[in-house]
Amino acid sequence: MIHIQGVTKSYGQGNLKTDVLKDIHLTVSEGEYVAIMGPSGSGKSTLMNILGALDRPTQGTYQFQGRDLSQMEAIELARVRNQSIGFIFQQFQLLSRLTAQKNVELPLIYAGIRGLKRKEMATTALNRVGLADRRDHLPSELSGGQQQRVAIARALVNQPDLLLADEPTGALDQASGDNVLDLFDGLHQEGKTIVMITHDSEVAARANRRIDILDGRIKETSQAGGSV
Ligand SMILES: Nc1ncnc2c1ncn2[C@@H]1O[C@H](COP(=O)(O)OP(=O)(O)OP(=O)(O)O)[C@@H](O)[C@H]1O
Repeated sequence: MIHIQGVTKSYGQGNLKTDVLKDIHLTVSEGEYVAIMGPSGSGKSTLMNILGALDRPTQGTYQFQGRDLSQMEAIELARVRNQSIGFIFQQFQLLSRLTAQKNVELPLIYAGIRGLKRKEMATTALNRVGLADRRDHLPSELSGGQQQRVAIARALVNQPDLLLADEPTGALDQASGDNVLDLFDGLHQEGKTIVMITHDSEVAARANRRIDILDGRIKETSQAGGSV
């Protein structure tokens, strides 16, 4: 599904040029559950932005589902994101004035899905994360763990092929974090491809495969049940 070859990402020019990612090679197959670990500033978010079609590499190629995203125009990248990738963030990124239901419906509005169908799809996604009974609540009326589950429902509602999660448990207490990771386990068992950034090795251990990134370079660690 993901095939990254020789990817470098640089910022600045001339003397100020910094290579944040350095000659990255990475393949992720459909159905894998991968954790990307690394210290602050190592390049995790930069790699995530490229994986999520939010940014393009300076050099190298990124093939996603057989299509080369490294040369794609911004408008096409946006289409790939909308149709094929679900994003989950540390701080949930829900819109505070919209109910859980409306937050989950947002990606469907962008995708042009209307009326009853949109409502049904959002309800199914909220059911999947166990929050159908909270659909009319605002984010401020939900706990952090519940807000993250709404965000997961929003990420799932388009039935994306890839879920990208950036520190999904970073703002949660242990129990709510475990709950989110249990949800990921279930999604993985259903065949969803998941790539998760974390700096917590216990969280990373929940994935099947762990990739360490240090100073812009990848080092892969074998994990029980995982593939190298
Ligand atoms: N737009 C930018 N312009 C210049 N430098 C940048 C830019 N974005 C990121 N960087 C630099 O790239 C390096 C890697 O940043 P990145 O955010 O990918 O790290 P990270 O591993 O996600 O860190 P954290 O865990 O703290 O979020 C950092 O040194 C950062 O300062």
